[in-house]
Amino acid sequence: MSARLHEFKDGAALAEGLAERVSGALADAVASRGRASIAVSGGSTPKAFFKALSRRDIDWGKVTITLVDERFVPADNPRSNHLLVADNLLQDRAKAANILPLYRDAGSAEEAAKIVSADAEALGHPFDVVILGMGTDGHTASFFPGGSRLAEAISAETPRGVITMEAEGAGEPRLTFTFASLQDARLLVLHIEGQGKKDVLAAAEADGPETDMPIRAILRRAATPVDIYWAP
Ligand SMILES: O=C1O[C@H](COP(=O)(O)O)[C@@H](O)[C@H](O)[C@H]1O
Repeated sequence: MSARLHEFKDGAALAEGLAERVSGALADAVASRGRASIAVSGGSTPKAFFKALSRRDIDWGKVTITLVDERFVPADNPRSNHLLVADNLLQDRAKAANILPLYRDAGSAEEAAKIVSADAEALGHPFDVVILGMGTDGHTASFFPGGSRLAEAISAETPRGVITMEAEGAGEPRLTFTFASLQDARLLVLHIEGQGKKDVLAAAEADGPETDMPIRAILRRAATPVDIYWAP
């Protein structure tokens, strides 16, 4: 599936451009279906975009925000993706949004995954918006090279929902939405910044196994063409 590249002069311009696009998609979803859903990534890249999006004037009370993936850590842990979203996106006008957390105090990551998968059904599908990031190892969501359940996570046969993942270099056990849940979002964005990530993207666009660079599963097989947002 072909991807479209949107280039910006810097991260600030990208944050505003992406916030404009995403807020438009969320507003359209609310106008057509009365509600909207968005799954966002964690990591270091999305902070400025989250702040820009939080200021947009849309009907946030009808929007549910969830995470593409999460570490199995409580929301007050500095490594929590939920904490990043709470501090940067659930602010300003977006304070009125609903949040569906992936972490649950459920005794195990497996148990948390079952609970979240059931809760996520209530959002309906597909997601209106999915914002993916990408690590320099070619991972996206928690689809890590060498991940304990990578084949299952990126298989088109694996149902929608959240599964667990462990991988060297991932730190804590992870929770991640499956490929099936993410690939058909009405708006599917890959947000990357810096020349290093652009080089990784070029490598991912070349031939090679998806298991070496799991972002390939999205670039090659997503039902929705990927919009790539990049700034130096
Ligand atoms: O582990 C993760 O990393 C990726 C990329 O993060 P970045 O710091 O390089 O922007 C992120 O997309 C994913 O959600 C996160 O859990």
